[in-house]
Amino acid sequence: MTAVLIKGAKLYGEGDPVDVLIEDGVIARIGTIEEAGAEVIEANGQVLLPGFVDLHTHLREPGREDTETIATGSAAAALGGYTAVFAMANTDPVADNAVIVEHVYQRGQEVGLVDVHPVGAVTVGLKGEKLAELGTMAKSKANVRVFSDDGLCVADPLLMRRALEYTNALGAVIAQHAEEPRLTVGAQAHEGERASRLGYTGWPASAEESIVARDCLLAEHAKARLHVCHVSTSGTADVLRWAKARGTQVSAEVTPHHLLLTDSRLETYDPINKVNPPLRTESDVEKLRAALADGTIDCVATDHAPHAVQDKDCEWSAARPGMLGLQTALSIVAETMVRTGLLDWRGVARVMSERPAEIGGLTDHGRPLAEGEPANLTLVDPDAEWTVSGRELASIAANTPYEGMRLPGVVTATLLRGRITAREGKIG
Ligand SMILES: NC(=O)N[C@@H](CC(=O)O)C(=O)O
Ligand SMILES: [Zn+2]
Ligand SMILES: [Zn+2]
Repeated sequence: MTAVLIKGAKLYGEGDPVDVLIEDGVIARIGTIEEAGAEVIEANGQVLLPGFVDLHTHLREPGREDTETIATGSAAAALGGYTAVFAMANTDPVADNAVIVEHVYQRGQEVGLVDVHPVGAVTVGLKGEKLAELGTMAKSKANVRVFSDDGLCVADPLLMRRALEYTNALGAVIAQHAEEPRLTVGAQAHEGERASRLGYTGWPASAEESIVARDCLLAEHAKARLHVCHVSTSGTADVLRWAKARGTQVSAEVTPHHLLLTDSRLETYDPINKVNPPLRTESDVEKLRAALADGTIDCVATDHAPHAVQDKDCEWSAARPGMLGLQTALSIVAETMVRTGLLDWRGVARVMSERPAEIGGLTDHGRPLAEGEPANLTLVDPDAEWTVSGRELASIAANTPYEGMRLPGVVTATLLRGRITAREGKIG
């Protein structure tokens, strides 16, 4: 493998620019380096970060390869600065057994652009009735360490309690899609003044918060770990703060879209903005940003959810919820957290790489930028801007809510174990 020399990068955006030599998949040397024969990346003072890790990606393979495949989703991930993604289990067939999770893992390795770690389903067929074979998935070649019925909530408290106890024994974590189904029957949008005026059935904040509170208590009593998917309300942040203060082993993620967009988007009637959980209020957005900055919310996860044109470009109530996220995540974080002064680039490394790697149990991602560490890296031009175009994204689907928006922060290079997987907007 040829060596790569990154010339003049600011590690975590701090201090004077340094050169970083990468050999045999690891960071060999950091300093002032001349190396004949190495492939050179001129960083010109750009920000070098550990490669991003996404705890929440929908890759749609198997089942909906018309919207995304492991190959196209991996390309989108690499271009977005990711070196590892966790692929959710709500595929068709569902990833609720060793055969499927091993296939997803293997296919990810064949594609080779990003490590794809399959999430295993908690219940058979995501039906919420009986536990899937968590142990066999954990012991399979896919080494599953995150289990989730995402798309659906593990609503039955007895089942959730058993799942927590079981995953605890496996050293794994349950990622809960917190939505009390009895409170969201027919729900279409955030329950509030806007939804009522526009005639949409409301999705109340309490449907999320009541499950998060319940699950924190279940996890605490089971001495197990819980991860909360896509936190969307300020009340959930309050519950998490309370639970963490009690010592509950709970972690949480927020999506880029919940850090930027609000239910004011409903006014357009455009289902591109339909997502689960729904876009909330300005005040929620503000409090979610603060909770991410102070560590109450541990990390950013994309909930990248590709959908076909016919499933999005239709009447609101018939449209599927979800939006693309992998290639825009860094820019939305730059816009909402860095430009606002809430996070510096070291903070971005924490919420987009280090914490998600820890939560997902990855030992070779989210590592320090130091000699001897695996060269899973992302180079970001913090001053550059770009304009989002759904058609130009690597995903097959094009459902981005940021169409036409000018955003700060451009990923200029991504390296997976020392191999360039993306450079200047092209797959490496
Ligand atoms: N977020 C969404 O709106 N949709 C996700 C499911 C989910 O994350 O709940 C999907 O699979 O499309
Ligand atoms: Zn979900
Ligand atoms: Zn999801």
